[in-house]
Amino acid sequence: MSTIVARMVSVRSTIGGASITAKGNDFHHRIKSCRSSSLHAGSTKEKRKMSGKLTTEERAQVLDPLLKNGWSMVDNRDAIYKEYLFKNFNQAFGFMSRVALMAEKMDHHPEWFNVYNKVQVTLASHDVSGLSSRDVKLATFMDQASSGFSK
Ligand SMILES: C[C@H](O)[C@H](O)[C@H]1CNC2=NC(N)=NC(=O)C2=N1
Repeated sequence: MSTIVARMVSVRSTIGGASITAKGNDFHHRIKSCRSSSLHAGSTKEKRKMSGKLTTEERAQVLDPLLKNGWSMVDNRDAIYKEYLFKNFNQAFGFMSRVALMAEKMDHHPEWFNVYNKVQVTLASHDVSGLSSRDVKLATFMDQASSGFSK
């Protein structure tokens, strides 16, 4: 048992510690370069870098379903817009709270306006000055979330 524990500690210190052997260093470097390659998107930051402006082909595939479901293109801007109407303020704000938690998790936030039972939403990716897959993901989430609140 004590042998196993000792081995685990020594492997750990080889990877994460300061006294890294040539072999260990190379391994560490490869792990690092793999994590920052486009094949690996573990963190929110890495995912963000991969999600550039939607191409024409992607738009036909992923935007059309949203445009058929109440979303519209904003005039003179690469962004989408939708107005949600709920039964009352509680339902509207419940919806907004649910979306807010997801927006924070994604580090991707809507432009929105609320009066009583109305929530007007504009989605765009500010870092690419236009639409990215993050907007499609958030729009799809909003549509699903809205079905859980009274109209
Ligand atoms: C620093 C932080 O990651 C950025 O400002 C995030 C926050 N939320 C965001 N939301 C949207 N819609 N677009 C962004 O580019 C964006 N960037």
